[in-house]
Amino acid sequence: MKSMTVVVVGGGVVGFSTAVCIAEALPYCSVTLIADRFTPDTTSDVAAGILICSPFPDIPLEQQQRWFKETIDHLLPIAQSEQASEAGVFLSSGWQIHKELPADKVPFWSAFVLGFRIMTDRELKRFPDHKFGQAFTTVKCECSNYLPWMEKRFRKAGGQVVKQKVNDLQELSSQGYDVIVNCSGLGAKSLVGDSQVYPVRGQVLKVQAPWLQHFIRDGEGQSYIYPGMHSVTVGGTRQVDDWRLEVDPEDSQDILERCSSLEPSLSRARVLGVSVGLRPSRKNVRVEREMVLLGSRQVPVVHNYGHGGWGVTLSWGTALEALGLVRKCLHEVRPRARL
Ligand SMILES: Cc1cc2nc3c(=O)[nH]c(=O)nc-3n(C[C@H](O)[C@H](O)[C@H](O)COP(=O)(O)OP(=O)(O)OC[C@H]3O[C@@H](n4cnc5c(N)ncnc54)[C@H](O)[C@@H]3O)c2cc1C
Ligand SMILES: O=C([O-])CC(=O)C(=O)O
Repeated sequence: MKSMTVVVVGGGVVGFSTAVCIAEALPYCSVTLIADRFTPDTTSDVAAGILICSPFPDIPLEQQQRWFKETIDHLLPIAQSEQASEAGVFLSSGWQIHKELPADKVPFWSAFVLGFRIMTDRELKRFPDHKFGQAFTTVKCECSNYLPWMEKRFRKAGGQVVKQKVNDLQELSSQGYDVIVNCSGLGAKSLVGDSQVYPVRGQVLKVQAPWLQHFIRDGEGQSYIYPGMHSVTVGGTRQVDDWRLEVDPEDSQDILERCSSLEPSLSRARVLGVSVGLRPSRKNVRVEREMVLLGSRQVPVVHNYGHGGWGVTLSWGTALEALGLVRKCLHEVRPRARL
């Protein structure tokens, strides 16, 4: 008998990771995931899905290191298992190159990727405009495969999935859920009235270039080339407060020029498609709980949104953090429950 009920709003990589974490760890809970968009129509589907990130300014670095480590430690065994291709998770090796010496020659996540090292002068020769580089192997998690795989895993753990827009948290409170978990990404702007969330538009192309085996990421990710399972993702753009979801042909042209200057053979690659996503950006990702008065009830709400360009990278780590907060809420709602 499931004695408690949790609802997770959000069908992207953050929502499914959080829902799976809760459903698998708390078998006494009935977990429902509600979203108005699912794969292939989420921002997560547009992500290249490479595990790399920059730090949020006001969150302790140790906590961000833990989120990165927990995510890569969760994905590495999947990448090395027979489930890898169904889940869309695999290892990816390559280079992050810089025209100027970066502030952090060794990024905060360097110990968690595999084989991190500074590039040699010999390796840098093929990038004559760049004077410094880092070589490593990380994980690439392609959400168009990963999300359906996670949904299966969620249903196997007893989870239920509902396609519906939530206009107000009050709607969920009146359905009697014990805890509400908000993984609505950019949707949090209207769902919980968070004016700190804003879009950072990203456009990427998928091209056919099976000869490319290594990723190349320029500087802080202005331009990148990520070989994937079926195609190579080339990008990108970072247009702040730009809500346009339609493809901009000038952006495509600019991306192809920038990426071809890093890898000249790309000018011969066939373009298979172009997509646009709006990163759910926020100065600091929000992973916290609060009590919200909904009608006559004080309802515990756990927030997990605002991952910007790093939602895949931090997905499992922040989901585990949210799980810890859900546990605390449930203890307060039903102190004697076996959790
Ligand atoms: C071009 C591009 C490249 C990227 N590359 C990478 C990368 O290589 N690595 C990386 O880590 N990240 C990358 N990102 C960032 C990544 O895509 C995001 O951080 C991540 O997808 C955020 O996941 P999410 O689940 O929070 O949001 P989303 O995927 O946007 O999901 C939000 C969900 O909430 C639902 N929702 C919202 N409001 C409501 C509501 N009111 N009612 C019901 N449902 C609601 C939506 O329907 C959706 O299901 C990239 C992004 C872009 C645009
Ligand atoms: O920066 C990258 O390499 C890819 C990414 O996360 C993004 O475009 O948001």
